[in-house]
Amino acid sequence: MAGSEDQKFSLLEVLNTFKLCLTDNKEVYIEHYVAGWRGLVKFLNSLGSVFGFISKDAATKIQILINYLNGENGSHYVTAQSMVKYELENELVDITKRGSHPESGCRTLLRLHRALRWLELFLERLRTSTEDSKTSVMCADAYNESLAQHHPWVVRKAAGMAFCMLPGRPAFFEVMNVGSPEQVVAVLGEALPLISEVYQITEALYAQHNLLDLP
Ligand SMILES: CCCCCCCC/C=C\CCCCCCCC(=O)N[C@@H](COP(=O)(O)O)[C@H](O)/C=C/CCCCCCCCCCCCC
Repeated sequence: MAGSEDQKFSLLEVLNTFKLCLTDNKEVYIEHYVAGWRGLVKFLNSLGSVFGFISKDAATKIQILINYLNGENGSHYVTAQSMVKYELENELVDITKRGSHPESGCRTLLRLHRALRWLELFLERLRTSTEDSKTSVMCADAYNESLAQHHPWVVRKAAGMAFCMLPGRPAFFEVMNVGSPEQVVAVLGEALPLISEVYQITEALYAQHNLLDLP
């Protein structure tokens, strides 16, 4: 299960990262957004290799954004808002079908953004769950309500099989490294509004520019 010490997941750490995500004027910092996802991928890795195909896809997308951020045009990738403006103004986004910009920042962030909705729904289910609730069912329900509609059959099938391998609620809470189940619930209650706000702001940005269906 758990990897080396520096790979240990801390829900509080991830929460703090999402706290840093918004600028004073409510733009989304890409640096902190991807750092939040990095923390979550760490958690996913600690659950075992059956989730490898999911964490690999997330890690690839995180790395694409980090490369933009650290690249020569990095100043345009500080926030999601500046990235959208820059990529659209410079025609760096494939809008209707995949073409010469298959890994634009906009489409890459959109994939993680959709996954953030899954996360929000899953965490809300976890927060309100009871001791005998099944993590696999909560995860699948959250997935079917969000990400699944963007995935082909084969991905949905593989994801569904992976969900069945999730540990039960007590073990799941343990890996979160927060403390008692009551403490986990409290931390989730604190984290959810932050995650939700970041999601809503990004959703509004993409909707405003008609980017919600990028190929
Ligand atoms: C607070 C702790 C509790 C929650 C911890 C959650 C940890 C989750 C960590 C990472 C989640 C992975 C995010 C996956 C991003 C998927 C992006 C995506 O949709 N990619 C697909 C489309 O990409 P393109 O082909 O267009 O480039 C791609 O096809 C996906 C492939 C992999 C399958 C993705 C299945 C996603 C299931 C999400 C649930 C993860 C289950 C985690 C269980 C705790």
